[in-house]
Amino acid sequence: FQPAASIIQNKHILSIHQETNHASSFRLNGWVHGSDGEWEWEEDDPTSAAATLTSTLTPESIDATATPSLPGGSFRPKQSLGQNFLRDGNTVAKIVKAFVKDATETLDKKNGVERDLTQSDLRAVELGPGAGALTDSLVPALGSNNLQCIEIDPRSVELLGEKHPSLRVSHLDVLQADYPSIADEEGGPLSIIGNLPYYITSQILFALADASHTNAVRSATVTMQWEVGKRIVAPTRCKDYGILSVVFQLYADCKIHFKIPPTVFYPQPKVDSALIGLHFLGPSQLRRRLAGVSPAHLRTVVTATFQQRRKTVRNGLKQLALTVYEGDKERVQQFFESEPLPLPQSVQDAIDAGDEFALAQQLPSDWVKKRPEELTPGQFVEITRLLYGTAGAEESPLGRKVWRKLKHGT
Ligand SMILES: C[S@@+](CC[C@H](N)C(=O)[O-])C[C@H]1O[C@@H](n2cnc3c(N)ncnc32)[C@H](O)[C@@H]1O
Repeated sequence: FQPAASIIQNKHILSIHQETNHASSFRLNGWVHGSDGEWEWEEDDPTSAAATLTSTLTPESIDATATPSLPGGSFRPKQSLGQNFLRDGNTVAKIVKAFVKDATETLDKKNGVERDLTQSDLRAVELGPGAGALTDSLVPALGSNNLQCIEIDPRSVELLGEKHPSLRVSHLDVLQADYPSIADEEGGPLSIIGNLPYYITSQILFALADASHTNAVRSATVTMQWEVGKRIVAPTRCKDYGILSVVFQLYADCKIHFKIPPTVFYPQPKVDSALIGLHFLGPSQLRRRLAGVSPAHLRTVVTATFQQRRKTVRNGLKQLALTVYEGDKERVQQFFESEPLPLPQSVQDAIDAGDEFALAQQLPSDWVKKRPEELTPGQFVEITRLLYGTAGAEESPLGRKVWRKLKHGT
């Protein structure tokens, strides 16, 4: 472990950074080489990027400032905007630490094992900052240059402008956010943080999945209703398994960081919440998992089957297959009698390397008799490949608006 003096020195670097807003450099060596040859994240290594960036963020240190001070009378929470403000310093600290960890872990996995990491590598975007419960801790930890916020409530935009004059706060509906453009402007993939407005959680998440098609988003550390969080990580054959599970287990490494009780919010929601961490795979690894299938076709298949989740795949897909084969019942019959396709070489290679996703990709021969919750995300890819083929999809763009509802945005 790092001697106390150098930890203090790192804090010193952080404080210099806050004053000058110049990117400072940190060794990212929170990863350790295990005896089995695998690289692992060393949780408590105080020299790690996550530890360094959050070293000033103890629950005690932010407790006094984390509670949103809503200016009396003029900032009444609006239920219509999903405004449940965080009012507990301990929860704020845990969320911010989980965010920095998600963002830096993804960086490290993608870019090699040990390298210099600067705060500007994070390119943080906070969705729905509200009165600034998270923002007030993010600004000193990251530097206001490395954070921007998107908020629909003009009262919040004004309040944050007063509290953090150099922070960029866009007055915008988050469903209109153009992540690829923001990533272009910032010079690389974004790391998302937010205590989300729950009424549009899945639309926000689907928009992030779309943004990962162009590598515009690398991680998301976001709160949501506990029930929604459970659906994202649900395994097959579980009642929570559904479209959210298929999409996010295909697109990202997903985890529940922790459960959040209603008592830490003002006003208190009626349900528990979860902090979810998503590490998006990015286009090249996603393409391998998709085995040449277009995300738009996959969406059609997944939606058709889960709309009738009690039915077998044959019954769930009958109508769609008739449409695809232009009413040719013989072709439809042939489709339902198809043997699973051999997996492409890239998936075979992943199987050989022990990749869990690929290991569960092969369709069983009785796939038509399965119910949707029995099929893994990879098996949905395989059914899509049987129905639509891959006709050039290997090279075509993955798409800008596939999973999100089309009515949002232009
Ligand atoms: C659950 S509150 C979180 C506020 C603050 N981050 C906190 O933790 O206390 C959700 C925030 O999202 C904002 N919001 C709601 N709908 C939005 C939308 N469509 N676009 C952008 N922000 C939105 C709300 O105004 C609110 O500030």
